[in-house]
Amino acid sequence: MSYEKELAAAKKAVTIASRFCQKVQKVLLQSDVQSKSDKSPVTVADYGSQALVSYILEKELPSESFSLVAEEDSGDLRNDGSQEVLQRIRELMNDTLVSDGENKVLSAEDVLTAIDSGKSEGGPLGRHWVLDPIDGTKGFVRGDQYAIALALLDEGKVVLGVLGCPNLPLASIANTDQSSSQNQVGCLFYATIGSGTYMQSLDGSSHKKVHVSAIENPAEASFFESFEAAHTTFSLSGSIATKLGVKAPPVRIDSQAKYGALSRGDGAIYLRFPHKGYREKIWDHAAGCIVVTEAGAVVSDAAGKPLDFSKGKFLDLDTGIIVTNQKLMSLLLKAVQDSLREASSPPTGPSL
Ligand SMILES: Nc1ncnc2c1ncn2[C@@H]1O[C@H](COP(=O)(O)OS(=O)(=O)O)[C@@H](OP(=O)(O)O)[C@H]1O
Ligand SMILES: [Mg+2]
Ligand SMILES: [Mg+2]
Ligand SMILES: [Mg+2]
Repeated sequence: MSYEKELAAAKKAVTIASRFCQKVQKVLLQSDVQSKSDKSPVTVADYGSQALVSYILEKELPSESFSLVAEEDSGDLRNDGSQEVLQRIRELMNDTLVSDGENKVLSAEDVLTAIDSGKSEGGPLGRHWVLDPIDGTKGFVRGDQYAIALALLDEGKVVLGVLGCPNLPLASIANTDQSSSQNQVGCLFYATIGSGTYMQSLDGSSHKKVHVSAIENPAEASFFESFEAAHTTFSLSGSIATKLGVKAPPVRIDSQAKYGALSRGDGAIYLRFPHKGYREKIWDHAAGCIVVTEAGAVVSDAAGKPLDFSKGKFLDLDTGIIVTNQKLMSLLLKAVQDSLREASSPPTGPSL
């Protein structure tokens, strides 16, 4: 199965949503940012991006029964107090659709319906699209990195992923040379199962196959982790890096842009250890996982098991997520397990 028409539809949807998010990030107002019931931020761009991707996928793939598992829902937007926010999303979306040559003007109800197409639960049977309309909303609000992450599950396996990273430079972020040709930002990573990973500029002007770093000596590796201390345990990744002899300081960036950057070798390792009690969602990893795996990486939990996307909205995993190339994985896994053991039973001092 080549998933050719699904890939074309997914690239179109993510490209349009990425341009939309770029536009909104430039003019983001305080009133565009709300708080969800779990206190995490959501913006007009999260809702608009989800509605755009869902609208475009359904339009481009009309014959398929459509199932979408996505992060946002329209609950809060249906409150009386949210009418202004809803109108703003509608206007911003219609501006984007017009500039992309679409002639349909969406009503407020069309916007809510498109957002609510994302209510599927996923699972092991059939096909499900998986969407994070803005991954790294905190980064988006700060003006930093974020990603539009879209994947396709087929019988519980990720078979396609597209990752729009509107703020990621086209040149390696490991490269400190800031000459003007390297300042262009906006990347689209995409992969289908068995076919490798490609990166193109968001405007489509350049295109290439990408591969993860081939580094074998961990002392030469650099590692990525979350920007937000609330999303991962810096002390644990620090201890793992020390055991591996990693010399470079951690590279902290928001969102699945980390998977994209890793897929083209900007760094060699990604470490993610959420604090106790947090459950990872499939939309935070599905697209990134296939993008980096098809570029040659291994993605696993702290027990060395691959991620299982067939269990519904949540990933059922042991402690954290680690990613590196095939040569470094066994060393990394050992360092992770040693560090976890030490963290759970810290060495006792000398007895008096
Ligand atoms: N407590 C906690 N622990 C771990 N992860 C959490 C937590 N809270 C939220 N999230 C999810 O993290 C998503 C963003 O992850 P990042 O790796 O981008 O984090 S960071 O922004 O770099 O800090 C973020 O994605 P978005 O909500 O799409 O922005 C969340 O799904
Ligand atoms: Mg969120
Ligand atoms: Mg996310
Ligand atoms: Mg999100």
